[in-house]
Amino acid sequence: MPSETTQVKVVVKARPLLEVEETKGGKNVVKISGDKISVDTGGKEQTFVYDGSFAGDVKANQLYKDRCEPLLQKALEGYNVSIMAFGATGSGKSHLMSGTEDDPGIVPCLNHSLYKHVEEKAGKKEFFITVTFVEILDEQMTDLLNPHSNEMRVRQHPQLGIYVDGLSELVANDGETLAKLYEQGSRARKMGATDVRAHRARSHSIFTIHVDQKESNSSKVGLKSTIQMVDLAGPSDPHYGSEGVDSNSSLQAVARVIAALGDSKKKGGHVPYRDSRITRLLQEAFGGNAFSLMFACISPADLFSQETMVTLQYATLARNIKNEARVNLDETTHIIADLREEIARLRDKLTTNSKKEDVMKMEDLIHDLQIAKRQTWEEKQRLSIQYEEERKTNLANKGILEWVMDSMRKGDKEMQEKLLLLQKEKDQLMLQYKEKRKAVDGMKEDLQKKIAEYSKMADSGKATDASTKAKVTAIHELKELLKSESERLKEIKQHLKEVTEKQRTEREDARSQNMMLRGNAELRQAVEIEERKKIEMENAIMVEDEMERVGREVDFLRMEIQNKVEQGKQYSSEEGSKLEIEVAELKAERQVIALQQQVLEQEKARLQRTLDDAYKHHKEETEILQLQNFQTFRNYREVFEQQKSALEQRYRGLLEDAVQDAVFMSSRNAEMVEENQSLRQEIAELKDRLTVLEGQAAAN
Ligand SMILES: Nc1ncnc2c1ncn2[C@@H]1O[C@H](COP(=O)(O)OP(=O)(O)OP(=O)(O)O)[C@@H](O)[C@H]1O
Repeated sequence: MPSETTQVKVVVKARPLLEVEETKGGKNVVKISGDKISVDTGGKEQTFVYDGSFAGDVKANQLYKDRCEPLLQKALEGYNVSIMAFGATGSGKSHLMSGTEDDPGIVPCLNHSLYKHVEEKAGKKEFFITVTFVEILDEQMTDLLNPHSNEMRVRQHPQLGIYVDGLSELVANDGETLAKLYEQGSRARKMGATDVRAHRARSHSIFTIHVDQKESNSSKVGLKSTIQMVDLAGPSDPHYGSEGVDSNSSLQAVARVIAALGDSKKKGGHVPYRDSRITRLLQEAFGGNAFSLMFACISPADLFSQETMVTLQYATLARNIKNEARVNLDETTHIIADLREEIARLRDKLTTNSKKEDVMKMEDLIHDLQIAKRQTWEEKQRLSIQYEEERKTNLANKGILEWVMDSMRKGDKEMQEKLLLLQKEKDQLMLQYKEKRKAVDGMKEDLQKKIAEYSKMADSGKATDASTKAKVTAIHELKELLKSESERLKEIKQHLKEVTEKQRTEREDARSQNMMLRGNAELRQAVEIEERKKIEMENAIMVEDEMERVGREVDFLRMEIQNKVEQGKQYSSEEGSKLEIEVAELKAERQVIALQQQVLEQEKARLQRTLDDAYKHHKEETEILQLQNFQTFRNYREVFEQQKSALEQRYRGLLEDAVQDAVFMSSRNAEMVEENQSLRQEIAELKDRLTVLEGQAAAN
């Protein structure tokens, strides 16, 4: 089996300085140049070198292409792969792994490439892809795809390596399913958290993609590999609360493993994988059978420099870790045969000499056999359907079903689409409006220029009849054009107003039917804030435009009057007052617009307050509901546990009776065997006697 010695690769990713950090006066203390990264810790600069260092502006897509795509290739060759995001809370791990719609993270990018490969190989190779998603928080494991309360154990299997026994493995036949499962699991992780602060600081998660493959129409042994996508909580932020760097025990366990493998002074000694569940599950990633890449995520802000330094120190050690990755063959059938053989051997041994260790070993072997038997594609498929059914109940029991599953129903989606189309139309109209506005403004300026030229020419006294006529005609034509274009501008504006109004009523309709993004208050608030910002921006542009337009009109009018006066025009008092009224009207219009703007601002502030209140209220209500759900669930569980223990007790009694019966039967059996034997003996003796008697009779 091919194998490769490889080193854990470490890439540092600094997120951008956030707006909120900047407004609080946070400073960027991180400098990146090439693979080097320097951190200014209060005037003292420390420099580190990694396999790559990236600043905040790098897209996850690019990081994926450069650093992760080669690892996916390795996974497709049958090697295990581990991609880890390690860092303090708020350092950008989720952003890197999950990304956003505009900047998809490592997981969506890998998902896309994986299924592209599967499609390309269609007909030549067959793939069977499944996923698991586990969270580890304070040594407690949660099955994020199917949050049941059955016991889960970390075990080691001859074929599976280290795995979580009891974790639901769901089939992902296409990229869409995989993306949905990842997203839903991530939501379950976030929504299921009871202590948000502890959760953010100490929760680790592992999303594993199991890739099984074989050549089509071939009896050749297939390949089996895993791709671990890990969110590894690093040093926590003391600003968030009491969870200081030292109290994160699983982080200490990770640190000890990294140190035991990566620190030259400690190398070669015992590696304490068993100190924590997370280190046990990362045993292959750190020093085992896998190609590993660690993204050390850091914040560039001075406020976080302590966490940054600790993260970088771990990252330095991790870079020294050596792994031995090998191609994993899918030897399910061989393993099942081997296990059966071993079980048979042990059974023989047990019949002659039953030692306690052998009995325990037998139990383990039988369990391994059961697990191995579950590795066939058909069995995995069957179990996956079972888990799919269970998960809805389990999510509902946790009170997070709606939060996790697609909360938007068909009707909601249609409504969303309608709103989206209206928004598109509005965007387009806005663009047209802006272009037309620019054109009209340009024409106005042109006209002013032409009028100025004309008056200059008239002043100079050099004007001929022909030139005067040409200028007057040009001015007239431009005025006509300006008129028609201004009309068009008015029409667009009117249309824009109509669409905005329609959008508003549609939105209100949706809201009154409580259709939009039902169930997910956080998401709804985010969307609403986004929408509000957009509307505000559009309103601001319109108001500014109007102000400018009125201003320009006043200037234009003033200039025309001036020109005419310069040309010796005498305004009659009637004309004068008409003009004055016109100017006054325009000024008043300007004032009205300014007032409108003020009112809008006040309305905005009021709405903001109402919205915040509504959000708070909704959040509280949801939390109460969630707690109630948990309570109901807990009550059910208690009843269930009671019934279970009563059943167990009854079962134990029955078992004891059965054992006693068996003992009695077996002793009775022995007695009967004995009786039987003595009877046989008696019969034999009788027969002998009969023979003797018969002999005697014959002799007589
Ligand atoms: N590359 C980036 N560009 C823009 N914003 C980013 C980037 N990386 C992270 N952020 C922002 O930084 C904040 C923290 O990021 P994120 O939530 O990903 O951190 P985290 O390490 O997953 O935190 P936690 O462990 O607490 O969940 C978020 O507001 C996120 O939007």
